[in-house]
Amino acid sequence: MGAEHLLDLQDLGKTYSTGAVRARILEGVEFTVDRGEFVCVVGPSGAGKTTLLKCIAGLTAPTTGRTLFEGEKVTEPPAKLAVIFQDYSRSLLPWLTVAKNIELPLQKARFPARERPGIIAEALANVGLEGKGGVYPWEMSGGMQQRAAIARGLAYQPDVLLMDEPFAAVDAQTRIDLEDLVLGMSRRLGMTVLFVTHDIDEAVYMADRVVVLSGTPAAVARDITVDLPGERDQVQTKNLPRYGELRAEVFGLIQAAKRPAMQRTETVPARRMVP
Ligand SMILES: Nc1ncnc2c1ncn2[C@@H]1O[C@H](COP(=O)(O)OP(=O)(O)OP(=O)(O)O)[C@@H](O)[C@H]1O
Repeated sequence: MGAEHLLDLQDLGKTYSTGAVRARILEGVEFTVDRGEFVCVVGPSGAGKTTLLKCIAGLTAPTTGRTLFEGEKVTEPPAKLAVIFQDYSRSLLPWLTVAKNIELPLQKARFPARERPGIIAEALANVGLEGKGGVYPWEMSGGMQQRAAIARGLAYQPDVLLMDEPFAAVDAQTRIDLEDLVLGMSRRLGMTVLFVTHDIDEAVYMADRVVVLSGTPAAVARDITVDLPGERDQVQTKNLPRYGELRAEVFGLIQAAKRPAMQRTETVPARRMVP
């Protein structure tokens, strides 16, 4: 029997300890993501969004709770999960062509060599980079590099794509193009996407659901269903009264979260010396 949810976060908490200082970043985070859903996580800067994504991806261990991916507890990065980070300039290897960059994870996942050129060509076509396999990352614009990074994530056909502020480093026009590219791709391929952003407009525009993180330490303040028409359009969707209402709701939650809250760090007292 398949798992009820593709991702299931249960009572997830994370505390970083640096010397005697303990910083509680996340506490009791709970939500689910179902197959085919596009879920955005928003929260104030520094709330712990990247930390949450790293816990889900198995890149860092949570202090409490767990993430289930297809019903299995995540203890290391699952093979069928891809992560796209914000910093594309550090995620692509500059000494390899785009095609070779895309091929690396395919080799690791043992895709047969004869199938790889077709998979690479299809991934490049999906992000509008047809025929660019022979180009080096440093010969491309920032937006093209991020599209190449997305193609690499897509190529090995993950069950879920985790994206951490993937468009934060590109200019505003490229950002709009990439939003529509990822949205179109996710609909066409029936992909499941968990997308972390601090941009409220981006979250409401792209998501089926917006999970708002707030509090100190952060937990889920609200899990909002985005009841906008499935087909999104940068002008029409953003002109809908419902879009404005949803945007205002998320904005209000994030503003409330920014108000001074409980201190999240504590100093652990040094053990009394026993004479
Ligand atoms: N490895 C670490 N060790 C100690 N503290 C850390 C570590 N990683 C992150 N932090 C702290 O945890 C807090 C949350 O960081 P995180 O990057 O998860 O937040 P964020 O919401 O993604 O931030 P932003 O919106 O600025 O990208 C920050 O105060 C950060 O300094």
